[in-house]
Amino acid sequence: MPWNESTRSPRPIPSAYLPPHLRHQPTFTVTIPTSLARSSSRRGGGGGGRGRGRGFRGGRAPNPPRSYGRSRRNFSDDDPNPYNQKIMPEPPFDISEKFDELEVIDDDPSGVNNINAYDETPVETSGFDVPPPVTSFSEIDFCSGLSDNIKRCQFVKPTPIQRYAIPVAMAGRDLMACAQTGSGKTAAFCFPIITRILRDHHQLKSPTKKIDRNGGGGGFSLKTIMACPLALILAPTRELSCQIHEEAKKFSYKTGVKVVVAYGGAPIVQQFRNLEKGVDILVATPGRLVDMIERAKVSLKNVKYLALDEADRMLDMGFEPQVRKIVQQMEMPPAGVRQTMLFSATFPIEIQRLASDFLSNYIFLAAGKVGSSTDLIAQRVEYVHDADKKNHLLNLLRAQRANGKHALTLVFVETKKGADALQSWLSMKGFPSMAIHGDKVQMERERALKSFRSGLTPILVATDVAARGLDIPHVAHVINFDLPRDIGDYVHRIGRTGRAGKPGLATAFFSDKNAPLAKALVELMQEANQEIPPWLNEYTETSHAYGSGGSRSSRFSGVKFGGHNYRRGADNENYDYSNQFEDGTALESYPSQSSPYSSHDSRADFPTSSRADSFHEGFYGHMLDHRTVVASGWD
Ligand SMILES: Nc1ncnc2c1ncn2[C@@H]1O[C@H](COP(=O)(O)OP(=O)(O)OP(=O)(O)O)[C@@H](O)[C@H]1O
Repeated sequence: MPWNESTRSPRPIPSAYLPPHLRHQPTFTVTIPTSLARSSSRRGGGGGGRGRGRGFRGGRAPNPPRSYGRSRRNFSDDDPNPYNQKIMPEPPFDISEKFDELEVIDDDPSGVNNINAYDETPVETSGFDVPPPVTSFSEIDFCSGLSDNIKRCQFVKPTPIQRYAIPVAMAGRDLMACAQTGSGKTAAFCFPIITRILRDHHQLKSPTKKIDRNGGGGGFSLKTIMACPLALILAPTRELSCQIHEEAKKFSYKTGVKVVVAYGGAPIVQQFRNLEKGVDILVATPGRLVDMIERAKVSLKNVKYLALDEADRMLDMGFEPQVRKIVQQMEMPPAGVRQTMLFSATFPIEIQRLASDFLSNYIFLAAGKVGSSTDLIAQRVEYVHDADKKNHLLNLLRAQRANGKHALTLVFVETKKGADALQSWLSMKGFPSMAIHGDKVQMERERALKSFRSGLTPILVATDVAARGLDIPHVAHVINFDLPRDIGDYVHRIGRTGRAGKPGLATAFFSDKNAPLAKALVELMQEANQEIPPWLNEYTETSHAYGSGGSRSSRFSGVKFGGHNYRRGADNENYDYSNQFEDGTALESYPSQSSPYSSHDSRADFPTSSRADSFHEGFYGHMLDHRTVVASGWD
């Protein structure tokens, strides 16, 4: 069962749940709010997409169940109203997150996304005959079912990437799209796919055309019981696949479009059963998909729409062979016949070049600067010796709790073992936490995310498995306990906060071993109008331009993220690509890990200039004060 599928069930939550590891610790008390009713009503009972307050306002008054699930009825795959029949107003999507058990710091009392925050984002386009952008959803010829669902989600207007990408995708063009974390890329590829499938369905229903039940119209082949989806969405992690699946189901609610998910770590037989009920859109992780294809349970021969979310990760070393196999060697129609859409917040130049293998006459879009982070996230970098990190973290968490509330805090560490160790230590110290990483069984991963999402366990210690794509409402603070080696990973990690136009806070613990990242970090922070601690600037002198210390995950980890379209300037396929950075330095030449800097003081080096700051100055004022003392463990 996918982790967020369980959120559908109306199982009651114990009113004073304590994680098992905390049950015998008298020092830790969970704050049971007296404001339970206030908390629920404040969210309007129809929280909408993953708790961001996008209930279906208007229509019948909702009466949400006391669960943090969405109603199974709302998301039935066996919808009785196929192919875009007239839809009567329905109750809201009941997918509000519940924070009834804890008082959490809520950055969003209104519950409404602040998409206007992206209004000033510049969008760069390249390619031939780029379809013009729209300014509203009503300008786009969606089917009425999808339009109703967009309203239900309370998406009042499109984000910049949606304004540009949706018309391109609706015109059937291939697309490489880059936009900041949390700015609505999922809808940008889901809306066109759903619309175009509905149009396909209409054509197939027409009396002049005969449905080829062996795969001519999506669904599955009767002869072979082989699922033949019309659209394939690939994502790098199980959790992200589940999330996209939930989103796509929400968008295709009552349209008749069937969305199925396939991912590893969960029983394959159940997933086969889901596929046998019919599938138009298959959301999958590459490994499980290859397995299913090799067992002849899925055929890609009918795929007309292919989307790669986190496309740079999918084409990175870890996934590229599998993705190449899926796209080029498993019967999928070739580029030019199918439509291909690649989306990510980061697109290193070399990955852009590689990606063009999968595309035909594509349009490139960049909302904001490629690989940049949003200035909605206030970024702090603090120098902390490795030996002091745990205490430093504890102090930050204590400071956050100073007003009696918990902030949802995501703590990134480098290793799985490190995640477990830090989580146990935090629990021992009385901080309700769970860990998520690749060595956990899927049920544990799901439980950890669910518990974090709900606010029951407001601290999640994670490896990069949680770095990309996850849209968890109300994450107030991302702490890079261990900085990643790759600046792209940093962008994705901090992007778990400051989403959908809301402000967020990210704190990084920097030590000498992170020196290779300094230059890229400084550039990124400058682009996002963050104030750079002077001591960090000094590290850049020995830090590689745009680089990182080399990454386990990225063969192109040193390639500049802050660039643009690799076709820029040439705007054609004949560009002479040398194996170089834009500044002319060769790939893979990283600086020494050692650093001459050993006696800096981070005190008082805190940014004040980003637009997220006014929020955080008030919200985390206690933390700002705190930061003036916590990083003082210097020689
Ligand atoms: N037009 C819109 N109006 C209001 N909210 C929106 C709109 N589009 C998307 N959202 C919401 O914004 C949030 C972030 O969207 P999404 O997860 O698609 O971002 P993303 O760009 O894919 O992020 P990431 O790069 O981290 O994967 C979601 O909660 C989504 O429901």
